[in-house]
Amino acid sequence: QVPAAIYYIPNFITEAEEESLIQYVNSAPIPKWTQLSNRRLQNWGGLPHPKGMVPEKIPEWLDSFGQRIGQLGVFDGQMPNHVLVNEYLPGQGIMPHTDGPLYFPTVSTITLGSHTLLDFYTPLNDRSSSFDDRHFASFLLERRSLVLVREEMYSRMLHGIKEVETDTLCEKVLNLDSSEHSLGDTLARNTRISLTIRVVPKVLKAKLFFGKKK
Ligand SMILES: O=C(O)CCC(=O)C(=O)O
Ligand SMILES: [Fe+2]
Repeated sequence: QVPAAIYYIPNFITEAEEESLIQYVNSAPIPKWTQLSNRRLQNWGGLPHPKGMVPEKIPEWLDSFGQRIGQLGVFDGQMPNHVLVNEYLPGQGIMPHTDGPLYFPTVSTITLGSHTLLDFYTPLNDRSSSFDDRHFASFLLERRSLVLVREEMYSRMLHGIKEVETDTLCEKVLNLDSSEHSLGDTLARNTRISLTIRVVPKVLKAKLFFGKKK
């Protein structure tokens, strides 16, 4: 029902894996978090840059999930080298945007702790400028699920998460059949952590280590 392509896989990870991932995310040192106005985030793997990313090692607790997804072949055989961890409290979200050209045009996202609705918008055109008019589809991301956003849905359409505390499932939510919920349900949000796992194709040499190795 939408342009290519969205894949939604419920229960991609187990409850034990979810719990362990949440604990690792929450035990990162405070300076690892960047506080934005409506979410906070951890950046792993290096800072993507037009001239190339200086790669940094992704810790094993996180990288193992990236490897699992990469081995499915979703990045054309490449292994992911970048993860953004986002944390949203109920009422927080992210403005409609595209992820831009620094990434391979597939993003994979594991959802922890709470569901959310990921909303999609057509690009700005002459007929309409309001986000309400441009909102053409949503996907219910349940905890422990994996979602892949690729091709036109990645490159041309915008995605965002509304800043609300509850979600009522309407006709725009296109994956209710593969979820545990039904049309008309109202779901209260909890704290959600998303792992957005990507490939940054342009990479520079790893950071050199100066000084004595212990
Ligand atoms: O939290 C999410 O699922 C979406 C995050 C997102 O769009 C981004 O980090 O670019
Ligand atoms: Fe995004």
